[in-house]
Amino acid sequence: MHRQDQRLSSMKTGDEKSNLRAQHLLHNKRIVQEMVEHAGIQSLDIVVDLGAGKGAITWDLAEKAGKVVAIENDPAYAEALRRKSEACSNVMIIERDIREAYLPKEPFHVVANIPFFITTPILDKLMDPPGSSFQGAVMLIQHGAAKGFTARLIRNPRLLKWRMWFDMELVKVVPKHHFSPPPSVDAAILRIRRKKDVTVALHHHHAFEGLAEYGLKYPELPVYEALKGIFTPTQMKHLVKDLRVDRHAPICTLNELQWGTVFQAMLERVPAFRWPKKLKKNKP
Ligand SMILES: C[S@@+](CC[C@H](N)C(=O)[O-])C[C@H]1O[C@@H](n2cnc3c(N)ncnc32)[C@H](O)[C@@H]1O
Repeated sequence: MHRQDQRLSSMKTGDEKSNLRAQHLLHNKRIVQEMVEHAGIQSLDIVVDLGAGKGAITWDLAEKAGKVVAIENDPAYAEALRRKSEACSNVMIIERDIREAYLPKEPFHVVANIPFFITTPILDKLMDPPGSSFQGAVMLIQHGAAKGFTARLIRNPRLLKWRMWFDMELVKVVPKHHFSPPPSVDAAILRIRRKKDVTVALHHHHAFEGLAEYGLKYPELPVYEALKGIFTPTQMKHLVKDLRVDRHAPICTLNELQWGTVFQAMLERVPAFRWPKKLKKNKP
């Protein structure tokens, strides 16, 4: 398995034996303020704090946003948050597992220091399907994961799917000593923003997922080899020209714009019965 894939899948399982809830509380006020600033929260915005802990981020958000939804599954933390929220009419506490919690139906943002071990399920919940009301996020995640999500080469179909509709940017590294207790690795601020211009329409997301899974099954394969089951040799010739790539270039070197071109070519030139189908439920 390639490192990017390992990173994505290892986050599903979690391995923090001594701190099962990943309670690494942020104790640097400046970083909280920076995160809120990066998120550009306005007075009418709905913001969700995923894994609110003792509220290190929650109360700063409450000062800026129209409404804050704080999700936390530790009963003691949730109780303390509830008590404090009695004085804050715009804060709602939800004591629940993030993975099972309902997210707002209205457009919302996320600002959070999330439990690292469920990073992939959280990102999937926010960005899949891409047409949900999620607008963007500023979140602390493991530095290694942030590097993987923002890497130039895209080897993982799930990551490709997220990045077709959302820009992901590593804003800065946050060393582990800013948390207590410190996690085993440094963190980073990851900013996610819904793309203004998309190359694949939202309603095509299932068809795109089929293409992404098929095309990236062997990410190091040359473009022509990886896609030859979809396009005829003539179609492939045109496609490689449109993509402006060497047909021998590994498919993982295609960027989001080029994947948009591949998808468009499939839509226009390939009969639907030949489109690759989504193989498996791609949920964590
Ligand atoms: C990294 S801490 C961040 C706490 C706080 N936001 C801060 O920055 O200080 C992650 C928080 O998520 C909570 N948590 C862990 N797993 C969770 C889950 N599955 N659902 C909801 N909360 C969870 C932990 O109890 C912890 O409070």
